[in-house]
Formats: sequence, structure tokens, C-alpha cells
Amino acid sequence: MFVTVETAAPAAVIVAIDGPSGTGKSSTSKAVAAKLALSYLDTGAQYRAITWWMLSNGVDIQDPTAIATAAGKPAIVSGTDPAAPTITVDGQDAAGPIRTKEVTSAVSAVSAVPEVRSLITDLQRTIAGSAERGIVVEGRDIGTTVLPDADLKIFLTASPEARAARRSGELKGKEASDLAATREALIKRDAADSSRKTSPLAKADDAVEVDTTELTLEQVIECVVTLIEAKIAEKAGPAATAEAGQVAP
Ligand SMILES: Nc1ncnc2c1ncn2[C@@H]1O[C@H](COP(=O)(O)OP(=O)(O)O)[C@@H](O)[C@H]1O
Ligand SMILES: Nc1ccn([C@@H]2O[C@H](COP(=O)(O)OP(=O)(O)O)[C@@H](O)[C@H]2O)c(=O)n1
Repeated sequence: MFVTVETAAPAAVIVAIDGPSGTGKSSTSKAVAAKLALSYLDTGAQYRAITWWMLSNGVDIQDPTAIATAAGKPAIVSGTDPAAPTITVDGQDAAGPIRTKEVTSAVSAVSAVPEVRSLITDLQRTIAGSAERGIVVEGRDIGTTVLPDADLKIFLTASPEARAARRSGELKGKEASDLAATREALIKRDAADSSRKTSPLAKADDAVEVDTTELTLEQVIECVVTLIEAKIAEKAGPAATAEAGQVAP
């Protein structure tokens, strides 16, 4: 006699994608999350959002004490649909304002303040913990600090030249033509993010490193999808074996 086994829904898969600016974290994470019906969280957008609030509210971003005192004031809410990620600050759509040059220049100083990191890290863990099917979380310290038990950790890299060319391609007019300035700004931000005391940009020991310099975005997406699918199959374990729905008595 054979009995039918109801296989439980696959356990949520947690994926951490870290790396410096312009390596393809956002584009890759959004695309793989959409393909695999997972949630998506852009943690850089959260640090940008709190930075925008600080700038808009006259907080001196050279003063870590002032930043720490104000850190708990704004309410930052992230929407995790990879097809339409959102970010609001005190109920106001912040998607546009967080991408300005002013915010980009100020974000490393704000994100280095431990009180800011502690608040945003708690928020990130809550979001990741409530993603039913799982989530792709991208940032700088996800694999090392925010989600050290993630099922899969990926660290994306690319040469500074490739990263600057990609970033420059997103800018318009005069800014786009100034490749050298883009490269310098990017290297400066990497250095600040990598050298701060509290959870710097770093590759976790157990992360898979993918150098995207010579890869197209499609190739990177395919590579990451393959890694996640393998992890999902591994997590399913014996349940996958019962996939046919039949076991001997
Ligand atoms: N492998 C790649 N080859 C070429 N362009 C890429 C690649 N990956 C990403 N891009 C482009 O580079 C820019 C930066 O990518 P993004 O995903 O925002 O990087 P990050 O989130 O790491 O800063 C985007 O315009 C994106 O389309
Ligand atoms: N997990 C994270 C994500 C971003 N950040 C900070 O937020 C900034 C903006 O992140 P981002 O991902 O939007 O940056 P881009 O590389 O996309 O320009 C970074 O330069 C870091 O200072 C961080 O400290 N930790």
C-alpha cells in the first residue's frame, strides 16, 4: 500500500547579497527575487532615506552625536515587492530624493554612526523574518552582521573602471561625461564604508564571491538564480525526495 504525503511549503530561503557600489547588487537582487517569487530589500535605500531625513531636518552630518540623537525620529518603511520596491519616510515617498548627489555624498557619514546602524539593522531583521517565501537582501554588511545565518551569501565585485562606467551610464549630460570624477567618488565611498568601525563593508568568510567585471547582467542573474535554486533544493531535503507524493508504508 502507498500513502500520499502532503509536502509542506518549502521553508523560506534567506539570501544575502553584498558588495561595493556598482557591482550589480540592486539589479541582480531585484531580478532574481522576481524570478523566484521572493521578497527583496534594498538596505542602501534605508540608509539613504535616513540620510535624506537628516539633511532635510538640518541635522549636522559632520556631528555623529547629533545624528545619533536624531536617529530614532524618522519612520522608514520599505516595500519589498521586487517588481515595485518602495521607500517612505514619515509616510512620504522618498524614492526620488534619496538618489540625489547630496544624499550620495552624505550617506557614508550617516551610515557609520552605530545608533543608526543598530536601528536600521533591527528593521532589516524584522523585514527578513516576516518574508513568507524568503527574501533577497542586498547591502554591505548583510552576510557579516545583519543576517549571519543566511542560507546563501553572495559577494559581488567588479573593477573600479567597470563600476564607474556603469554608474556613469546612469547619469545624464555633464555628470555622465565625467568618468574620472565618478570613479573618484565611488572609490572614496568604498573606502569610507570599508574602514568604518561598526559593521564595515566586508565579504563574509562563507560568502560566494562573484566577479562581475566581464559578465553581463544577465549572466550574473543566471549565476545567482542557479545558486539559490541549489540552496532551495538542499533545504527541501527529504521532502524533495517525497516529491512524487508517495512513500512505502
Ligand atoms: N554585469 C553588468 N554589466 C553591465 N552593467 C551592469 C552589470 N550589473 C549591473 N549593471 C548596471 O550597472 C549599474 C549599477 O548597478 P546596480 O545594480 O545599481 O549596482 P549596485 O546596487 O551594486 O550599486 C546599473 O545601471 C546596472 O544596470
Ligand atoms: N547594508 C548597507 C547598505 C548600505 N550602506 C550605506 O548606504 C550607502 C548607499 O548604499 P547603496 O546600496 O544605495 O549604494 P549604491 O552602491 O547603490 O550607490 C553605502 O555607501 C553605505 O554607506 C550601509 O552602510 N550598509
